[in-house]
Amino acid sequence: MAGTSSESESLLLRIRQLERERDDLHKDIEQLSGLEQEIETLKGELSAYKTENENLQEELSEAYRMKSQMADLHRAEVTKNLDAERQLKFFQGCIAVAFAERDQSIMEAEKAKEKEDIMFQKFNDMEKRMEGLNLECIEQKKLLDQLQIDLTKQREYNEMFQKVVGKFYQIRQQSFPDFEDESLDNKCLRLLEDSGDAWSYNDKSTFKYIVPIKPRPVDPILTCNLDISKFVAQRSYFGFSASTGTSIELKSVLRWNLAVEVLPDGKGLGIGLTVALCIGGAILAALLIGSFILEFSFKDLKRASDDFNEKNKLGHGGFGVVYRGVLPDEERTEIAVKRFLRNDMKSKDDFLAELVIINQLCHKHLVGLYGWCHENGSLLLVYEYMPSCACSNCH
Ligand SMILES: Nc1ncnc2c1ncn2[C@@H]1O[C@H](COP(=O)(O)OP(=O)(O)OP(=O)(O)O)[C@@H](O)[C@H]1O
Repeated sequence: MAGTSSESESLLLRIRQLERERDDLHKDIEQLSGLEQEIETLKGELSAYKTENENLQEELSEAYRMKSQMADLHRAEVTKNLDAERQLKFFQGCIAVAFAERDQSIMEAEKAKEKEDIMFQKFNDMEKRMEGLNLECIEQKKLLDQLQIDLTKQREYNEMFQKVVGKFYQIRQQSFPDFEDESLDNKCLRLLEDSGDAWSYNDKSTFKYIVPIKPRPVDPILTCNLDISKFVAQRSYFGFSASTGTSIELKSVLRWNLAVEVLPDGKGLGIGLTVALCIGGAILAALLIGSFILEFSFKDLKRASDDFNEKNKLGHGGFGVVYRGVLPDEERTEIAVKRFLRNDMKSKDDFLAELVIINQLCHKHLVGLYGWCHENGSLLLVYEYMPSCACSNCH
């Protein structure tokens, strides 16, 4: 009996052990089936992974292909970049040169602008000068025209003068057979050397023209105060006429005098107008008729020039000395007094020539003649004073 219980116990133990093993196996089987499922799942996953792997492989090879394409592109781009860089450097160089050239051009443009400004200024100056010269030209043209007119007049006077000289020379030839036909200059010289005394009633050639006259009486033979304003116009001309019937005679006016108290243009110098000639003949008198030059008294001219003071001396010409003076009129008119140095016949001729010629010429470039004086053996001409007169030919 004891043996049977131990065997049962060992069997029980064995059974229990087997049951435990069975349980363990069950567990293992459960675990196995779980593992199998897991394996199936893993297989599925694996095949999915494979597929995915294949896809990835494809993608990878695509990516490699793309990478190599990108590398190609990159290389091409790098090459391009290098070219571009070279070009950039080249262009940078060009730009630097262009900037330098631009700066140079700007500097040159500024210089050119300065030059242009200077040229413009010069051009303006030149234009102004041209305008001035044009005006001067016009003035000169006018002056020339006036001088042409004066010249024509002068020629006419010359012709007249030649005829007069010729006539006088012819008359004198009757008394002096040695008066041959000469040049005009020589004729003039001979006539000028011909003394005035030779022109007398006793002379063969001049007696026809000269009537012996008694010395001038101290008292006038006829004197009468006449107010001629009732008979003559404000502006009138004066002249002489004489008649001796049918015979022809040369009448010589030795002196005439005219006093006008009111000057027509209101230019009263406080001295009154007196024109008197005591040296020349009728021709000279006729040339002065109608002019408005004044006879000045020596006293007035002496006072005006401060007794011909050396400090008033303006200059010295061929005939005499010129002094500055001031007239005692309201405007304190400034004058230039030319005092003829010699008092011989030649000087008188010069005096009369200047008086007659200047009196006939009226031009803005010629200094105006105010009047004259012949007193105490002095011959004087009175001119308008020219403050800036430095030329020797202002008359
Ligand atoms: N009206 C004037 N106003 C200012 N100065 C004058 C005037 N007239 C003459 N003068 C001055 O006196 C100087 C002498 O003048 P004047 O007329 O006597 O001689 P000229 O003209 O030089 O020569 P010529 O005797 O041959 O006429 C001139 O050079 C000038 O300086």
